[in-house]
Amino acid sequence: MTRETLAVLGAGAWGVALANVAAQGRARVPLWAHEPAHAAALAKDRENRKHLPGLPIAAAVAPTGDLSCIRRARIVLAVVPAQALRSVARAARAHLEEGAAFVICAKGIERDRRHFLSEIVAEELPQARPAALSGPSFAADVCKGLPTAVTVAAEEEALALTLSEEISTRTFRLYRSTDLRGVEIGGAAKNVFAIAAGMASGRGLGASAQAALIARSFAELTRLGRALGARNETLMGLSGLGDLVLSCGSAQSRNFAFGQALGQGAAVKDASGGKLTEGAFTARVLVEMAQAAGVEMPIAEAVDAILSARLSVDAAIDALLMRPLKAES
Ligand SMILES: NC(=O)c1ccc[n+]([C@@H]2O[C@H](COP(=O)([O-])OP(=O)(O)OC[C@H]3O[C@@H](n4cnc5c(N)ncnc54)[C@H](O)[C@@H]3O)[C@@H](O)[C@H]2O)c1
Ligand SMILES: O=P(O)(O)OC[C@H](O)CO
Repeated sequence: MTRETLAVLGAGAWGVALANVAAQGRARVPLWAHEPAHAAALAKDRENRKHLPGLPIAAAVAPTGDLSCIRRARIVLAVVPAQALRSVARAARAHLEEGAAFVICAKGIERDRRHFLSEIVAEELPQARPAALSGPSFAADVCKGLPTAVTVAAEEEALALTLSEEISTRTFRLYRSTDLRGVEIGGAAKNVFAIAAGMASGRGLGASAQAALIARSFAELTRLGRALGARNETLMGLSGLGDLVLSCGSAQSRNFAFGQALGQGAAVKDASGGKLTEGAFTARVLVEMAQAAGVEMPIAEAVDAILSARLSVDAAIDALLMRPLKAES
């Protein structure tokens, strides 16, 4: 079977992992990096030394600094940080083919304009068919060929089906959905809750508290998701509960590790160690969206308050423990 032409925008850990997946069954997969020097280093080293040391880039992957590499692609995977998506989509507009699938693989919400990433695509790339790929998946696991399952969502059912067939491999399995908004909400929110789980771990609150935090985070995610039109099966699925469990339970998650460092006393400005922590960009906008929808999200609010220096980690824990007792919901 000949696979559809595919290109990847963004050459960090996740971009490289997805390009490697897409290279299975394709002769050439362009991989765009926004810094030409980074593209040149990837082409020379055949690995992303900073983000995925020791994990090779597949032979069919062609790193480039030229955005016109997407010209003939019927599928474009957008794997840049969430806050960079608008500028990259705007620059891609002149090159993207009419009717090409534009698959959002970042997890976040646009902070300045309070837009979901699919709304950015609709505004900046009117010729695109938008989709999102999200779920429990660490780039290094995917590069090692370890089994992974994620969701691919598009409002057009036929597109979701095509993408699941075009991107899946034996070890990277895509389940399809038409609940694009539900998938986006899960991916964005889990990063904020992973920071909270990391803080609890860093503060040494114990395994019982960790489990309680995940369950109550899921309650918050479900409340917000339902208010914004997400479906129950999406929130319960790979991109919701699945990714929440992964990211709240492993220091391999950069968001969890960031929270852990905060819990151990690191300053907000130092805690990420220079790594991308999408939850730090999402916390405020998530809380604003929840407030606008009349949804209570005390854990997300606590994370936002800590990151904005309005509360210390200990004061936030006290505030959560002092909340009035209520029925479980
Ligand atoms: N790493 C994972 O395991 C993983 C898994 C699933 C989803 N994601 C999501 O994928 C997205 C990218 O994460 P990552 O892990 O590849 O991050 P990363 O830090 O490894 O790489 C980010 C890349 O984006 C590039 N970049 C930075 N600013 C840019 C800009 N303005 N325009 C274009 N490119 C820019 C950087 O040069 C870097 O190559 C995030 O939203 C993340 O949540 C990551
Ligand atoms: O390292 P994180 O916290 O960005 O998480 C990576 C993936 O989103 C996990 O599914």
